[in-house]
Amino acid sequence: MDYTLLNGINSPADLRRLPRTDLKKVADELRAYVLESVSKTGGHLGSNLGTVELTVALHYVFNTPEDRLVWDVGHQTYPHKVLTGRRDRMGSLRQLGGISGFPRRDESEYDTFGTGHSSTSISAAHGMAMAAKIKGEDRKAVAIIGDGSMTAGMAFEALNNAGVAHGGLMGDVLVILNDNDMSISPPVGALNKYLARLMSGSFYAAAREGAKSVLKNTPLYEFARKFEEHTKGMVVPGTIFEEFGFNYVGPIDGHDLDSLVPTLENLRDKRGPQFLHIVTKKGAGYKLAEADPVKYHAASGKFDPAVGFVTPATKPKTTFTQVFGDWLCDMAEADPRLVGITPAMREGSGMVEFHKRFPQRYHDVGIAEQHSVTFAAGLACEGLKPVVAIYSTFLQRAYDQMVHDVAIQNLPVLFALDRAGLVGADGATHAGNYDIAYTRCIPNMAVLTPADEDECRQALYTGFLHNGPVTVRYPRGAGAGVVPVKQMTAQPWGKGEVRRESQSTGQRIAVLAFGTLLYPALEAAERLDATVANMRFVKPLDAELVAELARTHDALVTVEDGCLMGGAGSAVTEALNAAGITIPVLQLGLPDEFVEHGDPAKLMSLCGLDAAGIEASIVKRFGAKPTVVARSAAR
Ligand SMILES: Cc1ncc(C[n+]2csc(CCOP(=O)(O)OP(=O)(O)O)c2C)c(N)n1
Ligand SMILES: CC(=O)[C@@H](O)[C@H](O)COP(=O)(O)O
Ligand SMILES: [Mg+2]
Repeated sequence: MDYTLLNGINSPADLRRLPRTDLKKVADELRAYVLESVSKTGGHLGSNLGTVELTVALHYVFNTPEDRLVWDVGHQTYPHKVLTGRRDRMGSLRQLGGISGFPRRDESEYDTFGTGHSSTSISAAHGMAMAAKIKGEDRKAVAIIGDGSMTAGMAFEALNNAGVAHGGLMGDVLVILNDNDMSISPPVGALNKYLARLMSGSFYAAAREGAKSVLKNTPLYEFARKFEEHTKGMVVPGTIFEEFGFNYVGPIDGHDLDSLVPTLENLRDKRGPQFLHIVTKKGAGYKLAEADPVKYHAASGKFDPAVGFVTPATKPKTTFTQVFGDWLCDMAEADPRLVGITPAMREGSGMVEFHKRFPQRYHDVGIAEQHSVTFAAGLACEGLKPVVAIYSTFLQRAYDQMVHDVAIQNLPVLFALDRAGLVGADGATHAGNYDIAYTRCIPNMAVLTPADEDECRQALYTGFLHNGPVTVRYPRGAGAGVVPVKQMTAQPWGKGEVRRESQSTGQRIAVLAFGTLLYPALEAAERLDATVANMRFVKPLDAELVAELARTHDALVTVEDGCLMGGAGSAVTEALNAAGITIPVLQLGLPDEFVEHGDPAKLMSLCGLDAAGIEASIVKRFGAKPTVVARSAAR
């Protein structure tokens, strides 16, 4: 594919200088470029291919960046990034120092709002629209939100607010619903059925057919007028969006520039809240992705577009996600009370098999994390045992529900937190850095940090047996490769274990490891001849073990793949203080800053949380051969 037109577009202004009749070729080149680029770097695919025409039309019609575009989730913004001066940087996508996979205000003025978590775009765009009104600036704010992202309550909170005037001021916000009838998994919920009815109605079919007949070969100057007449004549079904105060237009074909451009031009010039419903195909233009939009939601790495995603020749290591999925099925087999819940992350959370085998106990509630937690609380009130499978970062959205609906009532809800710690390519918006700190401070909540795949299985079982709220956290990807034992055994509640005893006759250091950092800690300890404890629980913490280690060592070190502030290390120092024990404690964990996207191992090394980093920190704090420190009388 030649990129003749694309290579001449270094900003939307360049695009807007092209004749309207060139836009189709721009879109074709853009689609080919995005596919070629993602095939080299990996990253999100289906959503990007599905928004090529929309992106071209938006930057052609609106005066970006003065007119604001807010992309919901932002995983569909690679075409936007190519058209806004980052074409030649796409090779660095999601790599350390490279461009982000999501819009970032600090990356480009065209990225008007940082996204990554879904369903925030309407709120942000409404804010921008109202700001323009308050400041007397004439600009549009456009939110582009997918049908999956529309299932989150926050989207409707925003519609409810944006659809009415405030102090006589009405924001000029345009919401574009990009309806491809897909989330990551097939879509769920009543809204999806409602949108399907809108699309199946006679209006959309007639609009599509009519547009082709009325508008083909229409001279440009008559174009918009005829299209307006054509669609105005249609009986558009009353929609929920109009009930929220929006002028609803659509559904229209989101791949047809002959529909998109004049419609956007019309809507650009209208005042007040506007709502455009477009219909697209996830993966459009790439047959393999069109045929399997779930599989082609994202590419984990390089692939040959001619062949598509292939199963690697060597069997990849078992991931924590797979360990969870296997455990969930085994536990469901053993206990009919188990109900599995996911907020729209069936594949990512490893629940495909569970869905197949236990369809009546499987609930994908859509992108509705808050609802997923309180739904689980309701189930637990009735004696069932809900397991909420959720990414650490996405659980942040349901914090009040964890406290108010689950913990205060001390309900037996098990939170299986995947993607705990740094996640790598998705960067700061998706990092699960805070869950130890934000869960351990909740009364009644237990927090388990398994060190490897077998411990993960056993910790899930241990947590499931507990009659109260429990969080079990584990990282993205594979661990130390400890094959899970089929037999499920309850771990001693609140107890850790010593994995390595220092033989040093001089300075004795004890490293208290939480989670998968046990293994780099063991590696560092070999070189330092330090003791290593696998703590297993942040809460209840094994305070006896902490005190014993303090009594028999001269310094303690805590390591965790979570934020330092309020993390497991803080729990250890709190326990020492409570016991009146004074001993030097070095706490190692994630820093008080957002860690950018990149290779996870590299990022952990940069944070000093690989074996070399742990060793270096210990040597730096306590010396090469640490000298004996003053022992406190209280031991
Ligand atoms: C709060 C939150 N929950 C879950 C996700 C994970 N996620 C990313 S994209 C996506 C599906 C979005 O569907 P849709 O908005 O229709 O966009 P499409 O992928 O179809 O283009 C989900 C669930 C997220 N980014 N944010
Ligand atoms: C855009 C989004 O939020 C999801 O697609 C997310 O990127 C999935 O993350 P994993 O690749 O870790 O499942
Ligand atoms: Mg969708």
